[in-house]
Amino acid sequence: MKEAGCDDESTNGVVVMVEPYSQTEQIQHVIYRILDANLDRAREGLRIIEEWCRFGLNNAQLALECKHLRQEIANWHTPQMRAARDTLGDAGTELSHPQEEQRANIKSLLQANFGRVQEAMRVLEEYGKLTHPNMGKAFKQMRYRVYTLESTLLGYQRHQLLLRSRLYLVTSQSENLLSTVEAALKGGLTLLQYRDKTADDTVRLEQAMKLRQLCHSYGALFIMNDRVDLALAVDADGVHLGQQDMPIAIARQLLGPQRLIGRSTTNSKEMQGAIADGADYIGVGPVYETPTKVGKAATGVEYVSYAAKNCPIPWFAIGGIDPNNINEVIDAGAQRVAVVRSLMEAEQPTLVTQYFLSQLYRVKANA
Ligand SMILES: Cc1ncc(COP(=O)(O)OP(=O)(O)O)c(N)n1
Ligand SMILES: Cc1nc(C(=O)O)sc1CCOP(=O)(O)O
Ligand SMILES: [Mg+2]
Repeated sequence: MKEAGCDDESTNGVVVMVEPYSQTEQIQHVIYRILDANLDRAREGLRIIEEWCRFGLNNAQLALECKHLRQEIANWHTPQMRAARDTLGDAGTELSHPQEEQRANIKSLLQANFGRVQEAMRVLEEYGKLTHPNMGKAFKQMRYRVYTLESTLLGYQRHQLLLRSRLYLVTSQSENLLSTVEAALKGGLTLLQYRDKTADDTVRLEQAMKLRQLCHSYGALFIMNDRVDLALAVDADGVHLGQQDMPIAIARQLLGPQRLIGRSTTNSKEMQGAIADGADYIGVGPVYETPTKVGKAATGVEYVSYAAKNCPIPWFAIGGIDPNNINEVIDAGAQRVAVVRSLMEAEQPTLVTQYFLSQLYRVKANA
C-alpha cells in the first residue's frame, strides 16, 4: 500500500504541503489492487481451460466462449488498476497450496481452474460494486456463464468418452467387486455400470461411491443401474434404465442434460422409442440367452444386425457375450459390447478386457 504521508515539495522556493493520501484514496488503492489481481487470476484460469477445449477436445465453440470471457474481463482492467499493482509487496504471491503443485489428471486440473475462475469472479463481483455501478452485475453474469461452461464441458467430455468406449462392464455381486473392476480398468476398460439388484441401499451407496472414485481415478465413466436417486447421490456419470424403470423424460429432468442415460432395448420399436426419448446410448439384447437375465428371450444376432444398420446413437450388444462368441457378434455389426459374467467371473479380468478390446478395436466406430 502507498505510504500515507505529508511530504514537503519545494517549488521555486515556495513550500507546498502535499495533501496526505486520504483514507478514501488508500482504500481505493487497495480495491484496485484486489481487482487487478483477480482480473488476472480469472483470465489465467480461463486460458488454461481454453487450451484444453482447443487442443484437447478440438471444440472450437467451447474455446471461443473462454476467449470471449477473457476479452470481457480484459475490458474491465483499467490503467488505474494496473498502476496499483505491487507484486513485490504482495504477501500472497508466495502462498501456494500443496495441491496446486500436483494435479492427478486433466479432470482435476480443469476443476481446480474452474474453481479459481469462479472464486476470482466472486471477488470481482463484490469489490467491483465499490468501483463501478455495473461491475458487480457484469461479473455475476460472467460467473453464471462460467458455471454453464463447466457443466457443458463436463457433459461433452462424458459423451466423448462414451463414444470412445467399446467395452462396458456391468457388475454382479462379488466379494471381489472392487479388485475385479480395478483389474478391468487396468486392462483399458472405460465404462462401468454398478448393478446390484438385491443389496440394501446403504450397501449400494457405499459400493457405488467407492466404484465411482475408482473409475474416475482411471478416467473411466461410472453409471448406476436402475436408480436415478443413487446416481445423483454418488455423482455418477449417468444411469441405465430398462423398459420397466423410470421414463427417460423424468430421469432427464432429474439428472440434467450433462449426465448420460442408457436404455435397454430388445426390438426395433424399443430402439426407436429410446432414441426419440433422448437416450444417450442403448443396450441391444439379450443377444444370447443368459443366466444373468433369467426369463428374457434371446434376440439372436439378427437384432444386432438391425442395430448396426439403423441405430444412430452408441449401442452395446449385451447378453451371453464371451471371448468365444465375441467375433460372431462383431461380424453381425457390433462395435461395442457389454458383459457381466465374462469379466466378473474371469480369473484374469485384465487379460480378458484386453482381449475383448483388441477384437473390438479391429472395427471402426460409426455412432
Ligand atoms: C448396458 C445394459 N443393457 C441392458 C441392461 C438391462 O437393464 P434392465 O432391462 O433394466 O435390467 P436390469 O439390469 O435392471 O436387471 C443393463 N443393465 N445394461
Ligand atoms: C443385465 C442384462 N441385460 C440384458 C438385456 O438384454 O437387457 S442381458 C443382461 C445380462 C448380461 O449378462 P452376461 O454378460 O453375464 O450374459
Ligand atoms: Mg433396470
